[in-house]
Amino acid sequence: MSLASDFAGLPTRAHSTPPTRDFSRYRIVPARYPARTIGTVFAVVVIFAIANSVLSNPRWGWDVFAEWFFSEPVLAGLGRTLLLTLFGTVLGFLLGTGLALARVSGSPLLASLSWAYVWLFRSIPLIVLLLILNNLGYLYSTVWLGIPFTEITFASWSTTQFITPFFAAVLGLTLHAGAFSSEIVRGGILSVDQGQHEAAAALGLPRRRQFSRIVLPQAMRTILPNGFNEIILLAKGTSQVYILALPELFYTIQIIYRRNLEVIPLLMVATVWYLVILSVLSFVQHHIERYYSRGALRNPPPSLIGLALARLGRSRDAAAARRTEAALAQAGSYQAGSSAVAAPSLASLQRSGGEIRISNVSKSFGPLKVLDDVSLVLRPGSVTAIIGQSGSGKSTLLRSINHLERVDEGFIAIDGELIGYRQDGDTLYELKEREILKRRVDVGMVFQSFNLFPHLTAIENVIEAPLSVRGVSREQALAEARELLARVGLADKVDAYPRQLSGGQQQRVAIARALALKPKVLLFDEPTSALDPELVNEVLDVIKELARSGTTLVIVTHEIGFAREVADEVVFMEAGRILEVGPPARVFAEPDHPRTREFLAKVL
Ligand SMILES: Nc1ncnc2c1ncn2[C@@H]1O[C@H](COP(=O)(O)OP(=O)(O)OP(=O)(O)O)[C@@H](O)[C@H]1O
Repeated sequence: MSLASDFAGLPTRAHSTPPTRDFSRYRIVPARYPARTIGTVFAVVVIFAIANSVLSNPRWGWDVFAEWFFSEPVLAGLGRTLLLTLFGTVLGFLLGTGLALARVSGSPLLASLSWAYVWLFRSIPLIVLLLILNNLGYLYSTVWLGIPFTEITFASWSTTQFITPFFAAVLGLTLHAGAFSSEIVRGGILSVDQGQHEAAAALGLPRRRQFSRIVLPQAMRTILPNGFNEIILLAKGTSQVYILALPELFYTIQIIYRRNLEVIPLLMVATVWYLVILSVLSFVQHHIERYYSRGALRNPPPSLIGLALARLGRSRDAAAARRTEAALAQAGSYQAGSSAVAAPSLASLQRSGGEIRISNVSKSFGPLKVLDDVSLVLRPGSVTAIIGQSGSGKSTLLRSINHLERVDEGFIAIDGELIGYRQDGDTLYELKEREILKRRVDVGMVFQSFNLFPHLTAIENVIEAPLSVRGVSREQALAEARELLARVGLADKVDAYPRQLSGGQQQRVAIARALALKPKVLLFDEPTSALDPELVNEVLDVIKELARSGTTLVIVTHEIGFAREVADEVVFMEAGRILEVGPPARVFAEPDHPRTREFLAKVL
């Protein structure tokens, strides 16, 4: 029997067990960040000092500022600045994308041409480039359209008439932005995982579709921050076209202050307009980045509006603490005597050796309640298999155990230490991220998709955490890692990179990596579902060996045969609830719950 004796005699529905202890006396204190508070106070003082100095000094000339801010010439100059930024951005990025594609193309000549372009135009200062373009008439008196190396000409113009200051400005900004954006786009393309290129190719997608539909949208996450930096530089760089006597914002301002000698107020007019442009660009950037982060993150960041609303209310941390407090208080309202079966209590959490206690845990994603009042006790050294339909909340429960998912209500404890809290008497202090990371060391996790670090070899993957988290010496870490890799049958693959390993081998490296921290608890999230049947056994054999090692194992799995063989206890989940808990011999042979029977009938 692997569940604690608290649960003895509880055949099913372990989640609905009422606690017998009064938890309502526990007070939850949200995590405090003194450095953050000091930083905020410092920022307020700085902002106040600047505002005070700017508003109280009459020499800033705010009346002159107000007179000119919306004046016609300034707005006309602003319009030209915006137009130049727009043309420079669109044309520059089109040119840059073409250059980046040429650079990664299979043609060495095209790639060299692209490299040479970038080398040349990144070297020339924008102001010099603008002057060269403005004087192009000296080099070529006419511009013509025709077939090169023949006498055929369709049209021709005088260069000085053709290249107006505005045209020279657009051309200069485009050529300049093209060189920089080419490198930004190339960096984005290189950041996309090789597997994605291969998957797109394997599906037989045409090259253009592979790029536009698969590679570029993923590359955008890398391109956007740098790309917007470039656009912002370009917007400010338009001020350099004053050299062409083109009355954009800055040149217009210069003309005005040379006449009225109100230099500072007019420079402030330009500064505030540039600030407005940059603020709008930052806002747009945030939204485009959010759009392209779809699917990249399990929990995408909230929108600016959502963030502002959250800030208006209490912080997320405080809100979560409040919810848990409410859960504890609610749990406390179930008084002793309501049931003969005791659920986990805070007092009884003071045990050791990898015991996991889950009490009244609930978790929602938006309106979807993924975990619904789940309670469970797993004794130290036990092996528990969590089974159930896809989407029943198995992975979420597993991820909650090492705090990768934060629960909305209830609590989880490992060896008496609450996940996410430190207990001091009747007070629960919410842990900071740093402390949560420290506690995670005791809980290893093996992911469905391995999640090995692709740029590190197998042994480097394994030694990373012992070196930086446990602080062991490099020699010791290497020796232990070699031993672990040998234990999972990979003695000959220590120096291989993850991509040079088969799926089963990668998963075994992932297991060795998790074991390297000597965790008390090891969580497996469908460790074999990404593997082909032959490789499945490789990994299952390693887990079977681990099951005898005394580490508490929790395995979310669809491998019913494996669960039957290796698990001490099987937990069946459905729609975020635990419907049945028991030894595999009983659950698989005579399930109590009709839904378990129905599920097993389909999978066995
Ligand atoms: N970050 C998230 N945002 C929104 N919904 C989520 C998120 N993570 C999980 N879900 C939803 O929660 C439910 C439970 O997901 P979970 O991954 O825990 O299921 P599971 O039982 O492990 O399924 P499977 O066996 O298919 O892996 C699913 O409906 C899923 O769509």
